Amino acid sequence: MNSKPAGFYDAPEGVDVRGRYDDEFSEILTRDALDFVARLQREFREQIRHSMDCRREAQRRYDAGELPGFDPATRLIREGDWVCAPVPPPIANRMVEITGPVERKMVINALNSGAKVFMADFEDALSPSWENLMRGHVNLRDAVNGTISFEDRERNRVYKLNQNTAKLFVRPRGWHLPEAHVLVDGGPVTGCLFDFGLYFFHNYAAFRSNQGQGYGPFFYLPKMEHSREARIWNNVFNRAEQWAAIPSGSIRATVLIETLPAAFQMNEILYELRPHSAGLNCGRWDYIFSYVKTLRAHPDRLLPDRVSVTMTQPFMRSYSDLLIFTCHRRGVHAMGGMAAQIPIRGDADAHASAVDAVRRDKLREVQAGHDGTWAAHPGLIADISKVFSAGLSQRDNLIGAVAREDAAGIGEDDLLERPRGKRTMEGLRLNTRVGIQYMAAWLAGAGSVPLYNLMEDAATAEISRVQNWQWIRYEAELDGQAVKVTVTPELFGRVVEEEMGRIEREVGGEKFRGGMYREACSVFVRQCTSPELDDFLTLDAYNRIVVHHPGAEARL
Ligand SMILES: CC(=O)SCCNC(=O)CCNC(=O)[C@H](O)C(C)(C)COP(=O)(O)OP(=O)(O)OC[C@H]1O[C@@H](n2cnc3c(N)ncnc32)[C@H](O)[C@@H]1OP(=O)(O)O
Ligand SMILES: O=CC(=O)O
Ligand SMILES: [Mg+2]
Repeated sequence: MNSKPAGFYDAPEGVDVRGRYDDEFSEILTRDALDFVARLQREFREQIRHSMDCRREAQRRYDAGELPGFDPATRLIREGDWVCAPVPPPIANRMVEITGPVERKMVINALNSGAKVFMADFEDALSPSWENLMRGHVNLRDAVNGTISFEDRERNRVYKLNQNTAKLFVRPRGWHLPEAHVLVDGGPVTGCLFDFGLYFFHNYAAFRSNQGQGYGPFFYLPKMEHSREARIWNNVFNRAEQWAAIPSGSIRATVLIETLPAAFQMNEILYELRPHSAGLNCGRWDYIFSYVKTLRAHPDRLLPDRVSVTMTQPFMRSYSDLLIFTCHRRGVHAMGGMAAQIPIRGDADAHASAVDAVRRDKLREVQAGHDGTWAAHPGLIADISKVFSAGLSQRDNLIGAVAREDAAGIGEDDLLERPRGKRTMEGLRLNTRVGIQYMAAWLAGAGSVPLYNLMEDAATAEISRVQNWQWIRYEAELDGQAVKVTVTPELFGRVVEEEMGRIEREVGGEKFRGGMYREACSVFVRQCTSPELDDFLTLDAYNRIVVHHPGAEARL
């Protein structure tokens, strides 16, 4: 019997839902689903807390001058001959994967895009407001059930799923992000356990029969720094499989190697997840961010302009080559990353050169031995598929075909090699312009946006933020100036003022005044100039999008 009063969620003992009530959301936030999430939270919260403490401890060592490296204690894992569980047939071919936020129309477009996989994102591409998260869960449930549709009244267009759709992977948030709208025993539930738990609870059965051919569901796991974090995920998966009474190893997950410490832990991460692994992915944008963050106390490691930190920088190439070698040795996919270019309307030449840049990036990836790659936009799928299917030449993947033994010797120095390039005033300006506009979009509810013809999301914006912080902190000298110019708080202050003026001119006065630009500017400037580098742009900003109902104190 349901005894909940109208307009309130039916929460089990110890669970307090503070997000806005909505009848549709209550189909997701059922008592049983909340109970499942709460069980995960209670079982794993201490391990998560310990892992976050270990991250801070490792960072203290890097701040004291140490560099990340391979762990001598796990040498036997790196040298051993083990492999991961065999690749499930439905995801043998992952040549092109589209990614995007869990927004209704985009979910349909992504599933219909012709990509092999759609990674539905609760992380970099989503601003995790209550509304976005809960609508995202409704959308994914309808997508897995095959009933999702969307009506665009203005354009008189109805969106429905095609006969053949991409396989769905879901990326929950990173371990560091809390979900402040749901408390378990008085504390916020861990964001990723909330995302994973609700999605798994509602979709595992339908997914396995509609999409997974008896396997699944499938996940992407972001922003890990150590194999102990992968071990927690493996245990979460075991627990979920036991609860659902599905075979062990049903759930599969691809881990993004997108932090500098994790690059030294690829084997260990795969080892921990070996019954559940679906390989690794080069999360290049967060990786660049993490390079700066991890080495924030090392003034000899200043990044050049963001635009010149590409995959052809030796440290980035080494990381991708080592990932391919490691994955193929362990029998799993080595996925490539995201080129930031997107189709450009109204300028044929610029469009052609953007598509060409994507093609070159993908050609480099498949020639290096990546089994598949990411696309940011449906308009790029055909071009990317062409490059990858030529590179795979009739095979589903390159796992057994390309060993990359030549990468076996990639060492600590290779992974840490200093990026080369110029630091310019335009780099500082662009970081500032992009960082503020991205933050304004995020605060207003959009986690991925086109800016200056590139895709921007939380990971790319992080680079802008930490690079500014690093240049200010160490008074970086700018190249190409007639007189010596160093980046000081005063110079940055002037740049912010001028770039805010430019943003206002570019977006127009009305949009500027109606938008979140000033608030975004204050968040961004504080973070770029604070004496201690904030761990994540989105952690502090999250407090600004938490809305408790009815009327409770919103800050964490
Ligand atoms: C660093 C990382 O983590 S990368 C992974 C996380 N980041 C992402 O996933 C970003 C994914 N990409 C996007 O969000 C979008 O492509 C953006 C925001 C960059 C650009 O989006 P838009 O401005 O809407 O592009 P545009 O106007 O060209 O879109 C044309 C159509 O394609 C759709 N579309 C664009 N990108 C996507 C996508 N990734 N998935 C599904 N549909 C998409 C639009 O919804 C639109 O559909 P419609 O014609 O039916 O209305
Ligand atoms: O998540 C992907 C990245 O590049 O960051
Ligand atoms: Mg990322």
